Amino acid sequence: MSVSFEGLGLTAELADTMTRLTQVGATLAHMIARNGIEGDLSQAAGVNAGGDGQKALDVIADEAFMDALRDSAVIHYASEEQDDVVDFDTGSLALAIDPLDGSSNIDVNVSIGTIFSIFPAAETHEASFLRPGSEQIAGGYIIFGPQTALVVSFGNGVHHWVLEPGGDTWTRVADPRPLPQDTSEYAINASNYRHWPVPVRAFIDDLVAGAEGPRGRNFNMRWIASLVAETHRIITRGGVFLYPGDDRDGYARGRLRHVYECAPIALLVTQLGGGATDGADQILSNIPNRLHARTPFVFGSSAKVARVAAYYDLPHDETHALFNKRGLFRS
Ligand SMILES: O=P(O)(O)OC[C@H]1O[C@](O)(COP(=O)(O)O)[C@@H](O)[C@@H]1O
Ligand SMILES: [Mg+2]
Ligand SMILES: [Mg+2]
Repeated sequence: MSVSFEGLGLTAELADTMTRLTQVGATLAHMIARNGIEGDLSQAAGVNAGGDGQKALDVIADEAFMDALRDSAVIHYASEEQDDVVDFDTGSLALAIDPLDGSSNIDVNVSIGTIFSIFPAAETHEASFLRPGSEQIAGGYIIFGPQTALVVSFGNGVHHWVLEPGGDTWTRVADPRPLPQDTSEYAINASNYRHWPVPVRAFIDDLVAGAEGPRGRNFNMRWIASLVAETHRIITRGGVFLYPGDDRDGYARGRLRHVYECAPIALLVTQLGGGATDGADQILSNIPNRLHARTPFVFGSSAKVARVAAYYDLPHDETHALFNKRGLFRS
């Protein structure tokens, strides 16, 4: 196994924790590549803390990360797949993880990932995790796709490693470039259109109207249903992602979890000069009220994220008026 974090100013504890994450990442990458040859990683396996159905790989990944971190510098381990924080014996770090993101894509051979967030540990579970994401000392993801890659920020830029196919060597490649300020590509699950709040509908209507609409140009849409894959695309070529709250049962605050999904992605994107909000407020400044709290999430190219906030800022009757008077937000 080889990976190097040299030159990035990491403490020995953080470098060791990152090394363990990459070890599990390599193991999972090989397992995922063999899906179907030995067993079915997408088999139903139970229900997690958030009420989501778990797949076999959700549980395997959670157990693999937990085992690998048990005797590490991590003392508090919080996972999407566990109701409560798990305490290890000693350590100075608190780690929150979405062990397997994009579970609905396991069986269809589309990119999935692992998202992680690391804080200095505090006295209590609440103090370790219910805090602003700006206090993260590391946040990032491993993507399992045509390439397995690690993308992480330690608070000073964003760095990128690629796993040798079939091996366990991670090679550092060029850091991602700053996000383009504007973009012509957006990502949202449009099947929920009728459930969205008015500002989101107005924003998307204007994009869909394309060259004939108020924006006077065409936009492209992507929806992979893997937050990690969506983030990797946006980090690579720009774009804006929205998972707003909506009026379906249980979706008032959207679908994505603040602590182990949105905060680490927000760290990456803002380090690259992009924006990350809940529609209005900065994700990195918001404080979640519980470990599995959801949050509406808008991130990506800064001009687009600001534009979404501008739609939210309008008084309700004016947003409605936008449906008739599109000139207001012409770019
Ligand atoms: O199926 P939907 O509603 O489009 O939601 C897709 C979103 O849900 C997620 O799959 C949630 O993550 P998990 O797979 O870790 O539960 C995101 O990766 C993705 O952005
Ligand atoms: Mg997820
Ligand atoms: Mg998950």
